Amino acid sequence: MNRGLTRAVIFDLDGTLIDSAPDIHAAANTLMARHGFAPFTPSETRSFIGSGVPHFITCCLRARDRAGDAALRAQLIAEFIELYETAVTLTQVYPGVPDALTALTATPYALGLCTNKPVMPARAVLAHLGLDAHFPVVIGGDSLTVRKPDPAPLHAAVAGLGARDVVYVGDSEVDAETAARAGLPFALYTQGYRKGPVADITHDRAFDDFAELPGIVADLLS
Ligand SMILES: O=C(O)COP(=O)(O)O
Ligand SMILES: [Mg+2]
Repeated sequence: MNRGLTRAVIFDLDGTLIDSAPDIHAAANTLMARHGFAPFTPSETRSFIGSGVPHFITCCLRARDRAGDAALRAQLIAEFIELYETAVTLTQVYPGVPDALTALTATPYALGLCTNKPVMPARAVLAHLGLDAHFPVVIGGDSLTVRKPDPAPLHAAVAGLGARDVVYVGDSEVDAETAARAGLPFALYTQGYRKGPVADITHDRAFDDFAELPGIVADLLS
């Protein structure tokens, strides 16, 4: 257990540790078919990920000209969350992630998770992939009344770990803004679901291979 360490690394989940877009895509298209809407392409689905389930469903409905239907939106949010909890079989861990987590834990740093994915599906996919033991603290998109880019979930993850010197690691514009608003250094994983070029995203370090991460964290916390 990592509690008691003052140095920590906190991770985003979707597009950072795991390529979960195929499962999210399948769940979205199950939902679309159920309600008589045309399916989305994988890249359309990927472009909807990063700001949590309510935003994801808003994007789905906007793409089908039904964004104004509040009752349908509420219904789809509830149904999507239910589908989400078993949507784990198509998800893959990005290359080098297990070794990087093991190396960081051994350093030792405390590890935490701060994602906009709801906590139940986040925990389900972490357990399915055998990564759950690394993360004593998991803050999800439904843990607080606000979600990223509000800094409060990241502050909650830091407080949960009892850490003082922290790096946040994420893949998106939302994560960069969250880290900046929380006043924490940010390492950008470039192989996830960002919307624009790396140069347009504020970051302290960028990396495309998890083998680089332990060195980056050591630099940022030195
Ligand atoms: O659920 C989402 O939209 C994104 O999740 P993330 O914060 O782990 O990238
Ligand atoms: Mg992400």
